[in-house]
Amino acid sequence: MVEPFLELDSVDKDFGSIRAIHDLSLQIPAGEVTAIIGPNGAGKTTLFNLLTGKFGPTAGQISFRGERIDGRPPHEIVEMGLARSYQITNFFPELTALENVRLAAQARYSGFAPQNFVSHYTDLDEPLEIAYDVLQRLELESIANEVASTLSHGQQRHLEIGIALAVAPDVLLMDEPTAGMSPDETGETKELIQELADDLTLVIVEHDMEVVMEVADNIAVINRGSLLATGSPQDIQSNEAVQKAYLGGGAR
Ligand SMILES: Nc1ncnc2c1ncn2[C@@H]1O[C@H](COP(=O)(O)OP(=O)(O)OP(=O)(O)O)[C@@H](O)[C@H]1O
Repeated sequence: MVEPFLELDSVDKDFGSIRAIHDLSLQIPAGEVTAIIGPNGAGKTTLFNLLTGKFGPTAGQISFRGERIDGRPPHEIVEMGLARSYQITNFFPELTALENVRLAAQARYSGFAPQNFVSHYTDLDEPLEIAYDVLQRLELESIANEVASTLSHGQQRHLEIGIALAVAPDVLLMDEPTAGMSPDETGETKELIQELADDLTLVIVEHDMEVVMEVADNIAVINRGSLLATGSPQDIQSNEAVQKAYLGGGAR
């Protein structure tokens, strides 16, 4: 039997009287690109927050390689191999690109708990080598020594991906990787996603349907907190319920 990889089983998430996620069961396969799409307010970000341990589910279970992850703190989930890059820029703006990635790489050695994250900052050479490798992979080596706040929006978003990659994850969760990007930056990001997909499992929340249709192997459509459909990009494009949800739901 194939072991389930990343799996949600009958998950609910309530915020007070709002049920943001309702009886959601979803299996995310290893080694593929899965896109989570849905109209505004459908629950996509909440789903990411559940997968990364920012929130615990109100009901149901979430497991990764057969082990429960719901109820674990975010740093333990990162340690297990699930990393996230953010929709909103999330780095130390006054540090250089290299220092930002090195800090994340260092957590591999010092542990992922927040209190360890910035300690022993210059102790090890390996994190520096990892950081250079990651920046090279992202084609950011030329701006390695530039302060993060001075980078272009596209470079900053790629730097965030680098910070997530530096912890050597098996699964990378990408929250709107092309948000706010120019057409050129979006094209570069699409290529980067395709390159990362060679050796990582990717889960992507993305509003740009052109990007989704090009990079995704599987798509899960969420509507009002529930799973509306899953399938290949072709299946989803021709799914009437999906079209209706988008027309009625005001998707961007
Ligand atoms: N921390 C929170 N507290 C209260 N309500 C929340 C919280 N986070 C999300 N919600 C509510 O849960 C529902 C789902 O929101 P969520 O942000 O997950 O949707 P989304 O699909 O990511 O939307 P978008 O595409 O606009 O980013 C919404 O009704 C939202 O208002």
